[in-house]
Amino acid sequence: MARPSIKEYLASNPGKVLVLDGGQGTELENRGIDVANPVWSTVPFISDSFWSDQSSKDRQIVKGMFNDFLAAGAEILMTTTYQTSFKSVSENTPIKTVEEYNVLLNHIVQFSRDCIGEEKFLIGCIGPWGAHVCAEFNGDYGEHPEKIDYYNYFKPQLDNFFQNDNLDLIAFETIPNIHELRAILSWDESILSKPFYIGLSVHENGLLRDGSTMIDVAELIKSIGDKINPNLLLLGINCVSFNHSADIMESIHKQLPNMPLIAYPNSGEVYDTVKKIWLPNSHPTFTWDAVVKRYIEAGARIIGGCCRTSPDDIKQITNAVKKYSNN
Ligand SMILES: C[S+](C)CC[C@H](N)C(=O)O
Ligand SMILES: N[C@@H](CCS)C(=O)O
Ligand SMILES: [Zn+2]
Repeated sequence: MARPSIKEYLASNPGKVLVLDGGQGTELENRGIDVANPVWSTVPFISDSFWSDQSSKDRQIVKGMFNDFLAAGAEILMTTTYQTSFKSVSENTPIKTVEEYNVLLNHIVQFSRDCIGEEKFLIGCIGPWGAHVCAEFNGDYGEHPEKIDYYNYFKPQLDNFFQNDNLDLIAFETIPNIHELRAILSWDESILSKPFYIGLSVHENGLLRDGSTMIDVAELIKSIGDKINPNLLLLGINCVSFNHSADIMESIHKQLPNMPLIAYPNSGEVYDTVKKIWLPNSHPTFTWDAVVKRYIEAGARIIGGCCRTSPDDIKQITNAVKKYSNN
């Protein structure tokens, strides 16, 4: 294999900060794909022509997105599988069986690998349970979030991703609820059998979207002690407001000073979950240069962008990472 294991790579290059790609779903939307759909950015992959017609427009758009993130300096990129859980796919597309679902995931992962080549790291992206009910920005998991069977929800995607050698790292992204976090952290190496990270969905006020504090999050992790799954490589934040992201990273670092972190905020715009559009919010107060410096000082090992960040943002992140890390 052209790539080292990401775990060994991060351990043996302690000064290295990897540049991640940007917001894929929103970038596809910018390029003309209508993702206002129950499976969101999975939508181009559902059509047969994406796979049968090499010149399909959507195929060129997805390829173009990967090319532009690579040209901007991304060294680790994601599969566009945020809302590709078996539940979302089987309830909203013609794909109904686990066999058909596995074919879809295998195709998407192989296509993504082909787009980025063998040298770059590839992350298998998994959105939170709340993605299928649009609860990733309010953390509202109903009356009994502790009773949700998170494992069964994730299992088909996990089973597929954990056996696919094209994937170097698995992402549990935009996790807004502490019960879901607790569930993921309870799964040992027999379930999460290769490197993974957890990206938390944190409000501008610094609380997990369900109202839990970063102290609660840290206490949860500390309570697991040395029983923590050794495949948990990083904890961090994604799709949080750009303006607040450095403060949030610093608060996590303060609570968990030895935890390697990951940060990829959104643009600061706010998602309207009904109309599935992004609404203006605060304008960026800082530059990427300023926030990347603070992320690195807070222990970030992977930095990129989430929704509404583009290849131009990644270019700025690349420049700042060069400036402030010992790459
Ligand atoms: C990260 S959000 C923009 C993903 C889309 C959302 N779960 C939806 O279904 O509209
Ligand atoms: N990895 C996903 C995150 C959505 S919050 C994307 O970039 O579209
Ligand atoms: Zn996002």
